[in-house]
Amino acid sequence: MISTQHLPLPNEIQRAMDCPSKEKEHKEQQSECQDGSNCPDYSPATTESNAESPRILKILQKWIPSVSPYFDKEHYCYADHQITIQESLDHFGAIVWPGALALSQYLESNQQEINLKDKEVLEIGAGTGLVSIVASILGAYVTATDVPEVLENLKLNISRNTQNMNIHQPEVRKLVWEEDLNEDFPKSTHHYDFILASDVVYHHTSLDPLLTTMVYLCQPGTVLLWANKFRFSTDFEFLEKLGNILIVTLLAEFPESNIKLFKATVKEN
Ligand SMILES: C[S@@+](CC[C@H](N)C(=O)[O-])C[C@H]1O[C@@H](n2cnc3c(N)ncnc32)[C@H](O)[C@@H]1O
Repeated sequence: MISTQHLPLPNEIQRAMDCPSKEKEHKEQQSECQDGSNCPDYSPATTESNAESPRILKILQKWIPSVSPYFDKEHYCYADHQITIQESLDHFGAIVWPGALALSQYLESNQQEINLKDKEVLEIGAGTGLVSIVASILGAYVTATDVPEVLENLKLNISRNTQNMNIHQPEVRKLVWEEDLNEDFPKSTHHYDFILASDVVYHHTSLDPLLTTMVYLCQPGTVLLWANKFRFSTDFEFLEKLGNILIVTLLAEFPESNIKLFKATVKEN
């Protein structure tokens, strides 16, 4: 059995600034983009509140704090790469959740135990794509999935952070839990080494479809890595149900943030 690790979550701002390969580039970008106007990558959030009026846009550009020219983007650093994530407040899946930080950190810090190099990896409920991007940088063949509403932002983040890199280019696909699994992800041709999931369990009505999906995707040899911030009694009920079907082991805990990371595999007959 793998021993449980107690890990602090990183200070993301410091991690982004410490990122060795990007520190210089980041500083150059900051001076170029100080007023938001010359920044090649500058694109304001497309929410109605600030997309509709050029005047409001102008005010927002002036208001942008000088430490970060991207008021709608977050910077992270994993596996020596700066990762820039575009967020939006209009969907749960367009924000980086704490489970994604925990899972990304775990994958980065435990590359020997969880070797993703050339492995087939599928992420469910990928959201902004941070975990999928980290898995790709660590060498995996990644398929990032989510509901249709989230796919555009997911694709944008994934392509911005992986294109022109010497890695397997990730794929983005629709996967609504429990829907069309046999048609879209037939077991005969879709065997994954790892299924990744972060903060997919919270107070929503699709917990049973999620459980069915996790169990469906876990074939012999598949490892499910699921990081979650535990908030509700239903989160623990979900864990219990999963443990009744798969072998579930606690891999790591992030006590300050109440996040637990589990590994699950199929039971042998
Ligand atoms: C709390 S967010 C977590 C996002 C990301 N994994 C993270 O940790 O930052 C939950 C994610 O699950 C996705 N989701 C919710 N219900 C879903 C469903 N029925 N089928 C597929 N994905 C779903 C949401 O679109 C969202 O991306």
